Amino acid sequence: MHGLNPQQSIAVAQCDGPVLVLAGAGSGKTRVIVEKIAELVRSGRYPAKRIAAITFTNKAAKEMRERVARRIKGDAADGLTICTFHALGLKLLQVEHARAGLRRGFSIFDADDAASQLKDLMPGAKPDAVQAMQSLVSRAKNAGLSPEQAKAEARSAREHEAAALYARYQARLSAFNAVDFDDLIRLPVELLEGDADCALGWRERIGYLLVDECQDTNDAQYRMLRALAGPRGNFTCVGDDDQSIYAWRGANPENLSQLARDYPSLRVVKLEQNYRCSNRVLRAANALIAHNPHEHPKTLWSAQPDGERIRVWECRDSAHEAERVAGEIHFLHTARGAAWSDFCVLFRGNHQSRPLEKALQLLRIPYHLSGGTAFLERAEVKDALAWLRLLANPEDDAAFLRAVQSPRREVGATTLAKLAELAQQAARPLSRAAESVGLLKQLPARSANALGGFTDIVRGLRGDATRLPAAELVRQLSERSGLLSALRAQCKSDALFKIRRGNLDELADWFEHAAGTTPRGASASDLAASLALLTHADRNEAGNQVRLMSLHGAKGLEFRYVFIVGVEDGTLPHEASLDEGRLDEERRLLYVGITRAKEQLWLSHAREAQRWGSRHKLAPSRFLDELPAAELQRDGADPVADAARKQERADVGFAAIRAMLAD
Ligand SMILES: Nc1ncnc2c1ncn2[C@@H]1O[C@H](COP(=O)(O)OP(=O)(O)OP(=O)(O)O)[C@@H](O)[C@H]1O
Ligand SMILES: [Mg+2]
Repeated sequence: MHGLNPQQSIAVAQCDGPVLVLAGAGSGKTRVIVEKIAELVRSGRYPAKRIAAITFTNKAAKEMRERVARRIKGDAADGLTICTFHALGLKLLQVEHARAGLRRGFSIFDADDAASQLKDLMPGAKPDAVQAMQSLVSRAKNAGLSPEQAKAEARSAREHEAAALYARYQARLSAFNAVDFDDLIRLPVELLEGDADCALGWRERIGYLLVDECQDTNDAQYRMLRALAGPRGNFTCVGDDDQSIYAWRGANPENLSQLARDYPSLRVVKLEQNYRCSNRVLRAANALIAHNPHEHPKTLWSAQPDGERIRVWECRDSAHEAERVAGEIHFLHTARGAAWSDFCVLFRGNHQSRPLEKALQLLRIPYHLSGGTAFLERAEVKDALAWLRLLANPEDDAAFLRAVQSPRREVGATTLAKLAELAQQAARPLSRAAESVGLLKQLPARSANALGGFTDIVRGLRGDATRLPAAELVRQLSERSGLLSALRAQCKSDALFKIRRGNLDELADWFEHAAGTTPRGASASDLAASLALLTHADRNEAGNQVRLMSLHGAKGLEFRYVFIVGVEDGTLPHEASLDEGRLDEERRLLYVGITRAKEQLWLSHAREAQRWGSRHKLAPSRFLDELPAAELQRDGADPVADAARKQERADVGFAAIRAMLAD
C-alpha cells in the first residue's frame, strides 16, 4: 500500500472500530494518518466531509492538508476537516451556540483578555496572584469541571477561592457573550456528554475521527474525542508516550492507556522502524529515553546509514555558542550546498534565540523565528482586531473598551465607568448603551459627543462589513477608525510608521488569504473569531530560511541538520524541573529534539552565563552523560579531523571573500 510497511498498512486498512498506533519518533505515525484519510476517501467508505483529523497545532493542520491534497485528486477532498481540538470545538459551538447558551457571533477571549477580566474581579491583587488564579481556573476547566463542580471538589482554601472566582469569571464571560480558549473544549464536552441528540448528530456528521500526537491531549480533549467517537469508536489515534511534553499544560499521556480501558476492542498497532534519523542519532535517542521508566519498552530501529557522529560542543558562553552555530551553518551551506531551510536550531526557552539571531544576522543568514514576538500581540493589530470583534458582536464589551480608546478620543476612564453603570442599569451591552441618545444625555456633553462620533464610525463600518471583502474591510477600518492617522502621529520616524502600518497590511493580507481558503468564503467577523486561535508561528510561513524554534514547537517536524543549544544543567533540564522531580519530562523534551534530525546533530553547551550583571558557571547537562560515548564526538577529541575541518572552512571563507570582492 503506497510504500507503507506491513504494520502501517494494517493501521491504514483497519477502518471499523478503534485503532491506536503507538510508536516512537519518526516511525511514520503522521504518515499513517495522511494515508488513511486518503484511503478512506478513495475507497468511498466515508466522504471527505464526514472525516475529521485533529492535529496539535494549526501549522500541523495546514501541512497535513497539503499532504492529503497531494494524495487525493480533484475535489474529492473538499469538506475534509483537518484542524486542532480548539478549532473543532469552535466549529461545534458556532453551530450549537444556542444549546451552549451563547448568541451568534460570540467572542473568543484570548489569554490576555481573560487575564484582564480576572484582574478586574480581583481588585488590588498583584499580577502574580492574578496569574496564579488564572492557571487554577484554567486547570479546573481543562479537567472538564463546571464552576459548580469545581466548588464541590475544592479542598484547600485556595481552591475554594479559585472556584468562587471561576464562577464570577464565567458569569462575566456569559454577560459578554464570550468564551475563552478553555471553553472551546469544555463547552462542547458538556454539550456532547449532556445532550444525547446533539452527540448523535455530531457522530453522524463526523463518521471517522483521526488524532495525531494523542499523548498530548488533556483530559477535556480526551473526553471530547470519546464523546465524538461514541461507543462504536470509529477512530485512529496515533501517539508516542515518550514524546509527551505538555504536562505543564494539562496533557495527560495516561489517556493512551485509558483508550484501552474505554474501548476494549481497541486494536493497538506498533511501528518499529524509524525512517527519519541516521542510525547514530536514533541510537543516541534510544539510549537517552531508556533512562525513563517504561511499562512496555519500545524497540525502534533504522535502516539508514550510521551517519556522522553527534558533535558535542563546549562553548565559552551563549554568544560564542551562537557564533559557532552560525559559522557551521554558513560552512555547510557554502561548502556542501545545503539549503538554509535544511537547518533548524532548537532551544529550551525563547530568550535563547537572541544571541542566535545576532550571529545569523552578522553572517547574513536568512532565518525564521517561530513563536517570537507574537504578531497578534502587537498593539496596532490588537486594536484593529478589537474593532473587528466589535463589528461582529456589539455585545463584546471587552472589544468595545479597547476600540473606543484606540485611537484615543475624549472618552476617559470616568466617562467609561459612568457609561458602564448606565449600561448595567439598562441591562445593555456597552456599545448599545453608547448608541442610546437617552443614556448619552446623562454624560457630560463633550464625552457624549466623542462617543457619538465613535458610534457613527462603528455603524458605518458595520453597514459595510457584510458587503466588503474581508481584507478590504480591514483596510477601510484602519482608515476610518482613525487608527492609521493616530499611528502616524505616534511614530517618531517614517521607518517605524512603515513597519507598524506593515503589520496592519499583513493583517489584511492574512484575511484575504484566509477568506480565499475557507469553503464558505467566511465573513470578516467569522475570521476575526478564528483568528484568535492562531499564533504567529501558524500564520507566518518560513521560506528558504534557517528555522529557530523552541523544543516544544518542534514536535512532529524533521530537518536534515539540527542544532540543540544550551544543553546545560539548569537550562535543559530546566532549573524548575531539577527540584520538582520533573526530569522525565525534560528528558522527553530532549528526545523530541534529537529525533528531529535526519542527518546530523549538534549538541552545544556554554561554560558561563551572564546573569544580573555577573558571570556564573554552567555545568553540561546531565543528559549528555546518558548518551552513548561511541556516538559522540566531543570538542578536541579528534584533533586531526578538527584541523582538517578548520582548513576546509578557511578555504571556503577565502573563496567567499574573493567572490564578494569580485562582485
Ligand atoms: N513506510 C515508509 N517508507 C518510507 N518512508 C516513510 C515511511 N513511513 C514514514 N516515512 C517517512 O519517515 C519520516 C517520518 O514520518 P512521520 O513524520 O510520519 O513520523 P512520526 O511517527 O509521525 O514522527 P513524530 O513522532 O516525530 O511525529 C517522514 O519523512 C516520512 O515521510
Ligand atoms: Mg508525527
